[in-house]
Amino acid sequence: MDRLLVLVRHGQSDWNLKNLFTGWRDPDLTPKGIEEARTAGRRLKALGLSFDIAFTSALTRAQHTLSLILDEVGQPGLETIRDQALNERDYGDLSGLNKDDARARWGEEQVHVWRRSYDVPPPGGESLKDTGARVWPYYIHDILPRVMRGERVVVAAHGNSLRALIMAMEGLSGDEIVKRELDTGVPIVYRLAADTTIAEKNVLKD
Ligand SMILES: O=C(O)[C@@H](CO)OP(=O)(O)O
Repeated sequence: MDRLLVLVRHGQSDWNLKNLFTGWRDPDLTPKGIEEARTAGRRLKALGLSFDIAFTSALTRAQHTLSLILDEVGQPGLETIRDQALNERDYGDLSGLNKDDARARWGEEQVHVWRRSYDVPPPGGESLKDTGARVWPYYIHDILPRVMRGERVVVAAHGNSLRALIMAMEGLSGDEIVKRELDTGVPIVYRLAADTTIAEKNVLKD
C-alpha cells in the first residue's frame, strides 16, 4: 500500500518579502510565491503523484498555494479540509513588525530565541512547542488515519506549523528542530511504513 503524505510550505508571501513577522495575519502570495507553488505542483506531477484528499490551514497563503498545486497536478476540485490547527505559529505581539526592526529593538539574540527556540514563546504568542501541541493531535486524529488507510494526502501549511509536525514525525529533539529550515514551495514527499514511521523521504528541490 502506498501510504503517501506530501507536506509543502506555502510559496513566498507578501510579508515574507517585506520581512515582517506574519503568524496568524493573512497576506497572500507574491508573484514569486505563485510561481513557487506552480513549480511545486509541476514537480509532483512529474513524479506521477496525485491525491485523494488535501489539508490546509485557515490562512490565504497556504490555501492559495494548495489550489495552484492542485491545478498543476490536474485535480483542481479535490476535496480539501481547511483547519486552523495547521495555521502558522501565532507570533503574538510581534505580528506585523519588521524582523530587522525587532532585532534593533530587542537584540539579535532575543529575536533569534523568539524565532527559533523550542519552548520560549514570543510575547503574547506561541512557542514551537505550543504550536506542536495543536498540530500533532490534529495530525494523529485527522491526517494520519487517512494515510494509513491508503489515501494519498497533501498538506499545504506553514514554516513553523510544519516544523512542529516534522519534529514529531521524524522524532527530532528540540535542539535538532531549531536548526531545521523549510524552503517555501518545496514539497517533502513521505511514504510511511505500516507502523506509521517514515519509510522514505524525498525533498523535491532542484
Ligand atoms: O513570520 C512568520 O510567520 C514566520 C514564517 O515566515 O517567520 P519565521 O521564519 O521568522 O518564524
